[in-house]
Amino acid sequence: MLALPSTRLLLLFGESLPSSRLPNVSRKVWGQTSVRFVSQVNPDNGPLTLSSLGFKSAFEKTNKIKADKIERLDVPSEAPKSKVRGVGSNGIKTVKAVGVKKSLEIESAPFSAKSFSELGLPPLLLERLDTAGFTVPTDVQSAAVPTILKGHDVVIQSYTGSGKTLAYLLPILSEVGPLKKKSANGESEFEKKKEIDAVIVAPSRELGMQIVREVEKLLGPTDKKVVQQLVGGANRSRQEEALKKNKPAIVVGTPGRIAEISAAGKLHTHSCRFLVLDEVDELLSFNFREDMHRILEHVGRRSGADPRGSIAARRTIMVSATVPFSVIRAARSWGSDPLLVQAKKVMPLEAVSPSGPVNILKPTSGSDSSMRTQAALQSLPPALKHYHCVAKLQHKVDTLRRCVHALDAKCVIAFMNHTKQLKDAVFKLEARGMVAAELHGDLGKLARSTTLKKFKNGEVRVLVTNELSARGLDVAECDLVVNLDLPTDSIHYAHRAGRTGRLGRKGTVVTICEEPEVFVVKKLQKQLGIPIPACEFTEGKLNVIEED
Ligand SMILES: Nc1ncnc2c1ncn2[C@@H]1O[C@H](COP(=O)(O)OP(=O)(O)OP(=O)(O)O)[C@@H](O)[C@H]1O
Repeated sequence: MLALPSTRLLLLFGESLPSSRLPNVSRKVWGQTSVRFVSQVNPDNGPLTLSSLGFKSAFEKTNKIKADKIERLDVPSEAPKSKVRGVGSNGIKTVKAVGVKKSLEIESAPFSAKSFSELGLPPLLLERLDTAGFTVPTDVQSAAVPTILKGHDVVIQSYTGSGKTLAYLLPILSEVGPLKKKSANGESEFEKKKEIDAVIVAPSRELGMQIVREVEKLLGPTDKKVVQQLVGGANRSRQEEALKKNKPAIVVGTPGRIAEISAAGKLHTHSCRFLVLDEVDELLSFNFREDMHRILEHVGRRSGADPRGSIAARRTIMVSATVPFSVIRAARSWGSDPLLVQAKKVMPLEAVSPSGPVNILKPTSGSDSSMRTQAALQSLPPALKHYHCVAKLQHKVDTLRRCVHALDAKCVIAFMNHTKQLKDAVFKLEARGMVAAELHGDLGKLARSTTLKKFKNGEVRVLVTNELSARGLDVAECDLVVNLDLPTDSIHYAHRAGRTGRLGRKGTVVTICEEPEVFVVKKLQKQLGIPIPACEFTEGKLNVIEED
């Protein structure tokens, strides 16, 4: 666990995060050069705006808060303990101190009853998992690994921080590269060839780099060149040279760079056996459309398509915590008998209908926007606690500071929507003695990675960032996520919130909003199926406000 100075706070702005980590800790970071709300422009789904999600001003009127019914949540040692009540994920339940966090306890670890050895993985890979500190698979890994090993195309949906990356990496490494299963004659015949065996696509370069690090961790130092990153922002000719020289079996990259190098004839993926689309709902958004089209057409041969000579069909693996029905539709058309894999359930995609039994995919009406809304259900770790706090615009940063103190949060990610305001927030926090840093697309590559390193090392307590960090960042120690600006919709809320409470750890999400925005929080609460009670921070404590 990182030792974080108690006075430091770090806010992240949708940028790139480095991935050095503890044994079981990875970090996802976004490294685009500007703030982008990708899903807002997906023509398949319609624009994702508050109105498209059905937010109505009438909602505003329905929620009256009774300020006189305040219940104290935080119990600093010097505070009187009477009247103090904790808030469980389903409402007020237990007596405990929310604000006195010394370490990140694991509350509902998503670990499966199975062991890695039961999943049909090769012995060498099992050894490497052990060396890397992965001892028990998570539920989604237990469900996904055997399914992919059987040759199915899959859509993997499981909540943020539940281990989806290894869920697809393990079957790939079982069949590709030096750790793969031995052949009938007992030899593990890995030989370098010109063709790529697996292509993993991620929507940001930091996420791509993080996946590379996860693969390298398992490959070990001698074989780490079996994987190569092809991400934007880095020198393209060097990447092409490395492809030629190292002949990697696995490439991981961003859509633009993969498509570019492929179009230049420098990436040979015709006989590729695995195509992974990580954060698939974002990859299928309008912004990536052309590049993704090229990738889907040129990477391997999709199952069900006309056979090209003796080339075996690729397995297409689509992954996200949020899977709208548009992804299910796409997956059906690209795969042959594709399956939906969730933590404890595997079912044919054909059985998933807009009015079907899968919660995450079940829309309340037939529109694509409502289907997207429904996709946010089941995307949140169950141990997370959610609150909202009303504050005037000019007091938001101060409220954030009081929130951090009240919860004694050590590793904080604060989300905002605009770079200028984000910078101002960092300035204000620093001026009040809280170590904060900004992370956003206007920063150079070096500045971004330095900031991230500092955040990981505990030199920065609050990372202020924007939407681009919402999906990628994996910091096990992150104990608090704060929305200083409202997310665009429930899907964005879910991904932001998912930066804390990773792998069953405790985490708190606080949305600081203005009074006229409370109806949006109420709507999010309904769409996500979670309580987001009102709270305030007084006398160094988080106080939950009971509603009428
Ligand atoms: N079996 C395991 N044992 C211990 N740690 C694990 C295991 N599987 C994954 N992890 C760790 O858990 C963390 C979260 O995993 P990962 O990033 O794959 O989650 P995710 O489901 O992809 O999250 P998100 O939806 O936010 O992208 C990572 O630090 C990863 O290294």
